[in-house]
Amino acid sequence: MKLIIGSDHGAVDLKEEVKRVLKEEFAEVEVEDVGTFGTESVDYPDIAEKVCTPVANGEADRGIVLCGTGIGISIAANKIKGIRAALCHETYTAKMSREHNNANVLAMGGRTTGFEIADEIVRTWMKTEFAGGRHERRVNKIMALEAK
Ligand SMILES: O=C(CO)[C@H](O)[C@H](O)COP(=O)(O)O
Repeated sequence: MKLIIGSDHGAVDLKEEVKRVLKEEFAEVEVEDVGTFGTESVDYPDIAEKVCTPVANGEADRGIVLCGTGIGISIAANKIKGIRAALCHETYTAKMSREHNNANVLAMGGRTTGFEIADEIVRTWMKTEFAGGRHERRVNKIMALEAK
């Protein structure tokens, strides 16, 4: 599996923490970090595009996007056709976003979510498979909306 991660300046520390968890616990996953790498202010839609375009076109399997709250970058991510980005603050929604929504992008906020909770969210989101069945019909309807 290939995963792309990116954050704006509001979540650089959280990005490093998420990368640590991925490296330690999901060593088989190839992780690409598209930045940002410092505290200089950047615009989160640009980061969303860098992470999500390769996911949408099949060059990567999943993405993780981070900004101060996770809101702006998840909104931007969901504008890209084929992206189902889920903004998660706890593990239940992380689990459901995979099981029911087949989310291919996880969003979190560096100014809203502490490292311990974020770590658990990442573990849960990485481990949970899409349940299919009735949920597949609904995800197909989401994708049909993109074509309208
Ligand atoms: O959370 C965010 C978007 O939803 C951004 O990280 C936040 O808006 C950046 O704010 P600032 O430029 O004041 O650091």
